[in-house]
Amino acid sequence: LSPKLLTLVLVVQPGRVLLGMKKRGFGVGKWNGFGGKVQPGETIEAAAKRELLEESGLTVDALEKIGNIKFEFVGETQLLDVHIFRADTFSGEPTESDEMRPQWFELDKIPFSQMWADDILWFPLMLQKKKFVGYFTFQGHDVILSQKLEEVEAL
Ligand SMILES: CN1CCN(c2cc(NC3CC3)nc(N)n2)CC1
Repeated sequence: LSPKLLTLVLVVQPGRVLLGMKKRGFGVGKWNGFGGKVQPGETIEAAAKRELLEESGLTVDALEKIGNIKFEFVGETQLLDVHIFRADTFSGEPTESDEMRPQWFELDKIPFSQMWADDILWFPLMLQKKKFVGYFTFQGHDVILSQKLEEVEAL
C-alpha cells in the first residue's frame, strides 16, 4: 500500500516551541505540532501551510523541511509517511480550533510524557536544526518495537 502522506509543522521561536493539544481524532489527548493529510493535487508543503493555518490560526511564509519519518503499526498494512517542517517566523495569533488547543512551551518543559513516544527521540535534532530521516515500528499507539533515526545532509 502506498504510504499515507502526512505533514507536521513545529513553530519554534528562541526558547520556546508552539504545540497543540489534539482535541479529537488520531492522537487525541497528545501535544503535537500542527499537520494533517495531503490532498490530491496539493504539494506537501502547501498542505503543511494549510493545516497549520486551519489548526493554529498562524500563517507562515517559509517552512524548512527538516525531517521525514515513516511509521509502521504491527498488524496494519498502511505506513504513515510524515513530512516534518520547522517555521521560525509567522504571522497571526495562536488560536484554538476544533482540532487543536495551541500553547507555547519553553524548550526545557516540553511535555514528552503527553506526546507521541517518538518525539523525545527526534525533537533534539529538530531543535539543533539538524535534518533527519527515521523509521519507527509501533505496537499500538504507545510502544516502539524498533526504530531507525539518522541525520542527513539533505532531504
Ligand atoms: C497528522 N499527523 C499525524 C501523525 N503525526 C505524528 C505521528 C507520530 N508518531 C506516529 C506513531 C503515530 N509522532 C508525531 N509527533 N506526529 C503528525 C501529525
